[in-house]
Amino acid sequence: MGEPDERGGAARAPETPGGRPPLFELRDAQVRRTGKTILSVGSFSLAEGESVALLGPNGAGKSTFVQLLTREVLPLHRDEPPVRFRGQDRPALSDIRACLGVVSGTMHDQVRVHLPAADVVAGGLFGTLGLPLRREVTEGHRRLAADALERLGIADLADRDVMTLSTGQVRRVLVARELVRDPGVLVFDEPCTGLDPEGMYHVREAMATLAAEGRSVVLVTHYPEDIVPAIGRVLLIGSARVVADGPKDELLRDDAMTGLFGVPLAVEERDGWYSLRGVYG
Ligand SMILES: Nc1ncnc2c1ncn2[C@@H]1O[C@H](COP(=O)(O)OP(=O)(O)OP(=O)(O)O)[C@@H](O)[C@H]1O
Repeated sequence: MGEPDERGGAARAPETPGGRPPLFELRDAQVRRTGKTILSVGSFSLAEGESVALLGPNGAGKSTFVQLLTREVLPLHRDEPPVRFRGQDRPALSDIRACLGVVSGTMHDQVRVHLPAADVVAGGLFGTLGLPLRREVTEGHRRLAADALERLGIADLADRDVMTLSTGQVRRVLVARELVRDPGVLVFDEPCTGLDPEGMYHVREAMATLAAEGRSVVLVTHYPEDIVPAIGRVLLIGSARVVADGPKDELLRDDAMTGLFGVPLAVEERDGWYSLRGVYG
């Protein structure tokens, strides 16, 4: 696990803290589609408990990067395996999925059934949207779901039909649905897309809490505003490659953001939170 730095962020951890291999490791990983390289990563390693944000413009390769880690996308073959999970080059997919929770806007689109929020959360224990028909749902399962809702500050929504909730509330229910399995790693893929300031506030608050607890949070975003204080490391992804990898106070700067997004931008920081604005005229 990464040692917290003085700002509360997770500093880049040594390669093998306590002799353990990194959680994820990429070496000379390339992904090609329709004859074109859509992502090329020279070297990347994420320690257990370390958090990172992948920041870059549309189409840069951020989701492809995450899908390499989760093995939804495979790199070009090399004699030396380009992707390792906890030191293994051929991990069982079930092992990766067991330690991983993913929250994305795409999942949000699947919430089209009338179910109580608590059932949606408990479904996370079984990999189903609601409670499974052929499995016994115990009091223990229900308690885990109630705890997850409580931790996200939405215990009062437990009995509400998810179809009647606001976008921001559903997003938090989906975070609870991943949290219910107590995964060591949480992937947030553009978690604030489509949310109003209240929804963003709560989703960012949830990310901040989870990262500060020592879980690995892997965040994919277009906006520095999403990079909560507990995420200390940033990868800038542009044009199918990692442009920079380092502490966020070194990378979230006017020149780096202007170069990454290709328009004049200025960064402001306050109490460990960052914001980006356009520079006009
Ligand atoms: N199956 C595919 N075939 C062809 N091109 C693809 C395929 N999948 C992804 N791409 C291209 O690869 C590039 C990287 O895609 P990716 O989704 O990783 O970008 P991203 O940084 O996550 O973008 P966004 O911020 O818009 O979600 C894009 O140009 C995309 O069009």
